[in-house]
Amino acid sequence: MVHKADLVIIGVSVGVAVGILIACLVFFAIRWYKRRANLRRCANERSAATLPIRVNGLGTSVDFSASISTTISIKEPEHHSQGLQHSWWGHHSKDRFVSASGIPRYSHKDIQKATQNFTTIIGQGSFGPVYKATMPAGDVVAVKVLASNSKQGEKEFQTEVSLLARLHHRNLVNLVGYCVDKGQRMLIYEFMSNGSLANVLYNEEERPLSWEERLQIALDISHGIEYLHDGAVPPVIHRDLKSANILLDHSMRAKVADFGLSKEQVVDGHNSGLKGTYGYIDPEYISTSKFTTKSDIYSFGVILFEIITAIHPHQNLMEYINLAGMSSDGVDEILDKQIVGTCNPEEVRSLATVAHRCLRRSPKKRPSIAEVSQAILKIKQRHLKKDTMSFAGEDFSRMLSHIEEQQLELKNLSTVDEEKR
Ligand SMILES: Nc1ncnc2c1ncn2[C@@H]1O[C@H](COP(=O)(O)OP(=O)(O)OP(=O)(O)O)[C@@H](O)[C@H]1O
Repeated sequence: MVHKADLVIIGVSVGVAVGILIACLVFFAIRWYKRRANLRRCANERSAATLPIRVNGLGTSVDFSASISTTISIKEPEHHSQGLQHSWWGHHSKDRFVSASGIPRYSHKDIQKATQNFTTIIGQGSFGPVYKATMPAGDVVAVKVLASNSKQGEKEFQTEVSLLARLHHRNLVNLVGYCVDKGQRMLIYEFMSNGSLANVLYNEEERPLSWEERLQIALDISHGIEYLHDGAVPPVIHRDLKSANILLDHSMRAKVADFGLSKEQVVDGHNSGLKGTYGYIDPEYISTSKFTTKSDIYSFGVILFEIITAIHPHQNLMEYINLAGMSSDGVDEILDKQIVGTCNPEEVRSLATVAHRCLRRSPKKRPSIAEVSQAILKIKQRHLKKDTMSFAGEDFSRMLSHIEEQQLELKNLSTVDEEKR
């Protein structure tokens, strides 16, 4: 005979066991569901990274703004600015995660906080305002808020972010994060404390750049473009090289900005179908609509002349260049007044020769960016050699006068000695 109490114990035990079983089932079901959701998200991101991206007519270079679709492979970055990314990532936020490209994504709230509610504006470009932002770890960055009227979808935007994030070079303004939230898209870049080359050249309140700084800036830009044309796989054509897109860091070293973001030129309120900025656009591109790496070389030629003359392309720079091109030392006439007498005219003429080659009408006759880099490097090396030679000369003359002084002192001593005897 089974006791009533035993029945109760058995009933309770079975009830507890069934309860535990159900709890376990629910727990594993939730875990399975979460893992599946995670896998699906990763798969989505991975497929976004290989989504059709647009390449130009050559079929080799990345052009973030043309319209033919294809899938291409991207080489891993040479060196990530990981320090920055890690410190940001270290500050855990449930809104933020590292996307497939390895670049942190931020929430609107994160950026709102970092920009003190979007009050720290530092510039305004055609894409929208740019803000200075201090991230939780103390990293200072620049946040470019893109106009919200774009028809580009979120996935497409993330694909472009993945592509931009894979381009890393010390002469490029590197992308260090992004935000796509609340209908807004933002790109987060390393902060360049000395602003744009255009501002330094044309703002009278700025200290004029020395010749040495100008040579270094020219070489830095050249190396940045060289990475885009020859180092990146597939090659990247900038399409909007101009002094406003060259940014300077705390020690006046230059980096190329805005690669992959070129926009259409608006002429008389209408889209012209041309990408780039008036004054820098390759005339051959205007007539053929074919944009190649040599079109970037043309724009770089204009920038080189800006560095030499501090004349903006919108202030008849081309006319001055043509006048200067009439004689071998013509550039002396258009050299920036602020550096006249402080630089070697031979070096200025050599840089002007390089710039002239970049501006040749026929793209084929323009040098490649590797050739330009080599030529500028040679001028810089010559400059440094001359500096050391003149320093050596200075040292030598100082030594001579020292010897003369010593001889005079000895002579005086000997005459005193003779007088004593
Ligand atoms: N990474 C950065 N660090 C510091 N300042 C920046 C940075 N990026 C942009 N800026 C500032 O914001 C300004 C606007 O930049 P943006 O790239 O949006 O426009 P732009 O290149 O001047 O013009 P456009 O958009 O017509 O090409 C720059 O001139 C510069 O002063």
